[in-house]
Amino acid sequence: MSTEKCEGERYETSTERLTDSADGGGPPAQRGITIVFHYRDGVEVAQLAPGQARVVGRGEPSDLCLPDRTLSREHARFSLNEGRILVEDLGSTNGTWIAGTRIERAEVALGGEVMLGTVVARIVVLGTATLPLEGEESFRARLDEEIKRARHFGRGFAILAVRAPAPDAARAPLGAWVTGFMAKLRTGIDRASLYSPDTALVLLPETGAEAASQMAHAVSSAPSPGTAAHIVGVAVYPEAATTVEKLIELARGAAAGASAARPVMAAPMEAWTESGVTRLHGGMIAGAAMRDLLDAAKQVASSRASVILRGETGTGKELLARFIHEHSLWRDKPRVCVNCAALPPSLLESTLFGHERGAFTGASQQRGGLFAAANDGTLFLDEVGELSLAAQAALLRVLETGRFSRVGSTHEVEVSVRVISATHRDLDAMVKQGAFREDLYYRLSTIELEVPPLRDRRDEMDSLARLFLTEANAANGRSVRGLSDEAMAVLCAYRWPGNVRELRNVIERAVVLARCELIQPHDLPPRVRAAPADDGAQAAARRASEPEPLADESALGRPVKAHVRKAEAQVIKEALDKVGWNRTEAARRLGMPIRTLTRRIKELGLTPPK
Ligand SMILES: Nc1ncnc2c1ncn2[C@@H]1O[C@H](COP(=O)(O)OP(=O)(O)OP(=O)(O)O)[C@@H](O)[C@H]1O
Repeated sequence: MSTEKCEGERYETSTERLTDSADGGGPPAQRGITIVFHYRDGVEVAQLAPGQARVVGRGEPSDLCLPDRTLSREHARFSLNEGRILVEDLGSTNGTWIAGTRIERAEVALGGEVMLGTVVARIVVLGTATLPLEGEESFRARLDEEIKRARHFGRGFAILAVRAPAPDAARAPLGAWVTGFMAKLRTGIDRASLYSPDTALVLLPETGAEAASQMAHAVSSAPSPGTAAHIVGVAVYPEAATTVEKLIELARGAAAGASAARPVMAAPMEAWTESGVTRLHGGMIAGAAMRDLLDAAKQVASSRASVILRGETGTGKELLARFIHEHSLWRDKPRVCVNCAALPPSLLESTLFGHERGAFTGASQQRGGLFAAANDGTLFLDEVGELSLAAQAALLRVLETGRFSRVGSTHEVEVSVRVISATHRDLDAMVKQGAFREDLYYRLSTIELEVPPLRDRRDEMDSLARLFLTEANAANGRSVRGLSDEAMAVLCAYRWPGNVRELRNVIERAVVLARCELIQPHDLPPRVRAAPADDGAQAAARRASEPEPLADESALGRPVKAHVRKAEAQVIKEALDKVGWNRTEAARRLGMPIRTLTRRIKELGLTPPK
């Protein structure tokens, strides 16, 4: 290490000085420098323009505040004057150090390192004025904004995790590898930030999976012949994930799986998670409550035991029945569904068990029936509570013996069918009233699964609304881009007696009615906008749902903001209450970084129940 002292103290570390030709700019005196701070929990970047001074410390009034306990409130001042980079200690407790020596005031060269407590500050020249490397916090804030934008407009974006080409590259001057790939990004559009000394994150707005892959290959390609390629992991919103944390984790995970031979890897895209909400194959959305249910469903899927699904109408019982079948060992066998309420009692028996030719008027040919059709597979009996007592007796018989006879025949047919039934009726009460056979009830309900109503699954609301919006656009030849915050808040405040089915219908109607690119509250049906008197959030939602005169912008914003705030408080509080105010778990369920959750709890004035 060459350490040179001059005029007070001047230090230069062993890292190479960046030549002007290496990054294409003028000397630092003319274009400024970048200081990259590595502290225990992250990386922060500060730009220093010629003639400028910046104070770094743990808190205000420092210009750059880093949450590191080894820093003093105002720890050190960096300045760039006449091409010289100066650092001054501001009487800090843990000192400012260069090359192992505590300094009060010293000049640092490009590529030099300064220690503030345990925080390492590296002096580099990075990028250009139009594409600077961003600090971690501002980069994450941009990602948050990008997610909101992507939700509104139904368009995706991608995150790249770019790793330094060689293990020791991170120790080389940062600019050497970062500027190499940053030159390939779109100026003024893409954003980059250092995640760790050897990994940078890049945000590619408005970029789908294919374009992201092309960009990743461009970023990965070796900056010059004979040099190693960058390793790049790609995570695409919303296909791979829909939260900042998850996207970063997936992009980094993909980069970890890449190698020099295969330098670009993409995170899998078959499922995405948002606020802990998963979108499964077949378009099923599952938030925290549904996931617990699906875990239970998976466990019982491959037993032949009868399953009864209970829950209000439209909660997704039929979808759950399909899920169970698809997770069973006989997923390749038939899955047959019948809605018992939709069949006239006179036809029910022949529909289930088939009939012989001529068994009754109109029976012009033999039919096998649904039990036979579902042989070796699954029969889903929806609305089983609607079966007549005669049909209940016939059903009980086949469940007990595994045999049945077609109507008009004495010949018995043997079947192996897994029965899943569903009802929104209170079967216990029906048994007590004699309207449902107790023995059949026990046969059907070896395993009982309860599907929660939509009002208890508010974490799914956003994903469900977007799913139905996409489907409604496709079905109606429309291109509505999303829901306004106000419309979303109205949806969140409604009780949804018709559950997911009602939400699907409401969104379809709104897509057809929408006059703007975003669905507005007035595109929603009056019953959804109407609020019961005791529900403050709904009252606010209703106010927000009225189109506002555009006279006074501040007046327009107020009720909307108040409402959104209230609805947000309600959602956060519900999540916290559900997990006994365990913030980590609540943050996971809400899909929020814990820091954001903690901040919002404070800002919204939420307190745990006494
Ligand atoms: N978790 C979900 N993700 C996506 N779509 C869902 C979900 N749950 C329900 N749906 C949709 O909501 C509608 C109603 O679902 P489903 O028919 O499964 O409800 P159900 O409880 O069986 O209703 P019913 O009791 O009235 O028969 C369907 O269009 C279904 O695709």
